[in-house]
Amino acid sequence: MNALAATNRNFRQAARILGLDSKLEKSLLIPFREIKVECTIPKDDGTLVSYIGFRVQHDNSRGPMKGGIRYHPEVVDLLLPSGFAGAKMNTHSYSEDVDPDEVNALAQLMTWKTAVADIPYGGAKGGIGCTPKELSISELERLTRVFTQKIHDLIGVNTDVPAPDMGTNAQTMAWILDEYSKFHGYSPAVVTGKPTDLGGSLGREAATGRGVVYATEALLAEHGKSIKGLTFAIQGFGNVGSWAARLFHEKGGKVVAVSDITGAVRNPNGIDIQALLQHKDKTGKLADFDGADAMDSNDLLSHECDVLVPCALGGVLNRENAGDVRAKFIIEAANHPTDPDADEILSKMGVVILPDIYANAGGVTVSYFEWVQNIQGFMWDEDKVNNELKRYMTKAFHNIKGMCQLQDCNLRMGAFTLGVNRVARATLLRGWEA
Ligand SMILES: NC(=O)C1=CN([C@@H]2O[C@H](COP(=O)(O)OP(=O)(O)OC[C@H]3O[C@@H](n4cnc5c(N)ncnc54)[C@H](O)[C@@H]3O)[C@@H](O)[C@H]2O)C=CC1
Ligand SMILES: O=C(O)CCC(=O)C(=O)O
Repeated sequence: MNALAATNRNFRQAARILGLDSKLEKSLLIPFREIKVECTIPKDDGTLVSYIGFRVQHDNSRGPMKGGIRYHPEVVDLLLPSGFAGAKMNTHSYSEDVDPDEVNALAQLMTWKTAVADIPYGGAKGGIGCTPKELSISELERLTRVFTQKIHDLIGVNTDVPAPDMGTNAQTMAWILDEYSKFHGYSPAVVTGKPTDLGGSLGREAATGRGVVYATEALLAEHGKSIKGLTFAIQGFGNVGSWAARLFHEKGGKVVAVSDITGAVRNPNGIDIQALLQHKDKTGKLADFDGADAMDSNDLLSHECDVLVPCALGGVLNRENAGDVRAKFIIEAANHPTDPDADEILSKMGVVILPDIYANAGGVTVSYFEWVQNIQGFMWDEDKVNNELKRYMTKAFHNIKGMCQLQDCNLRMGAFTLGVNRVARATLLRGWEA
């Protein structure tokens, strides 16, 4: 099932549980605005190449829209609005084999996520269909600047505030900040996840992974367990996966398997994550690491472990492979890693799933702290950021559990009903229901 069908299904189930009026349900589902822009840049060899960029702004009833910018070849499949599938520009633009229904899923998830975290934002997501590893730094900079020129009048401190996601980082945010500021004056709060030298928050880089760990602690405590001594398998070793792995390891968890796009490694006695990070920094890959054996990355999701943590792409757990999962807990650090068919299979197997709109909300929560610091012109120290993050994650977990008890539902529906209810209330209070 594609990302949007899956997200809509979860939303509709939540709307049914909450008894939402059908007009309100429809209005909450339809995105506020979809932006598609063409970005043409000269490559380093002088040839011109065009890319397609998107920003989908889903909802702003609770505050400025918020969400990451993803640079990935499949971003187009995820964000392409219907009607654009026929217009193919060149090999770097998008595939014609696109399901228009994919549009908006990631932006919609941001709306429910910011509401679950109870931060005063709506939801948005964007990206460019490109393969960042195939571009030089100067090509990436040109591409980011052209993208910003095309969308600068539709984003803003109180309108829509981008942040990093797959394939982008603090440097990408610095370029957006600089380009946006040429049009609007110096505006550090227009993006979050930027370098600390430009007003980025201490702790933002680690925040999604750290939030994943706080969320896992809250869940395990409910089951009378703790991270220490449990085994973890982690898919993806980028920003989120590597920070989650590092912090699980620091707290006494045994990370027994890790994969990324380059391959996978395993060690039943636990991988030394600091050593693996150094190896990856030096060689650019996980393979040939002395402290672990190579394994087939296709086996990562079915690896023997207590806790499975998908930290890469969406839709990785589906009806074909869900039955092979051996973990007791799944922590959705990636966005929409589990499709509804897999959800059903896993729940029958007794696997407990901590849903993405809560589990990975640590990133956007610290983005909110960064935005607040920029607006106040006052920097917090890292302990304050991490303590506040823990407070927000723990409170959100208890709010979700409250909904689960009230509605007699699982954690995913607990999170969806919590988020959708908050957005619906704000929408009605603002008088937008008609
Ligand atoms: N960066 C952030 O603050 C947040 C990210 N997320 C989500 O977390 C996930 C990961 O994001 P980041 O870590 O920021 O991206 P990243 O670009 O830093 O890392 C992505 C990782 O996934 C790996 N990967 C890609 N394809 C793979 C495959 N087929 N099998 C195994 N590994 C594969 C890459 O090699 C890389 O290690 C995404 O779903 C993103 O939307 C969610 C909330 C916030
Ligand atoms: O930090 C942010 O604003 C957005 C993070 C994001 O894209 C996500 O939570 O999926």
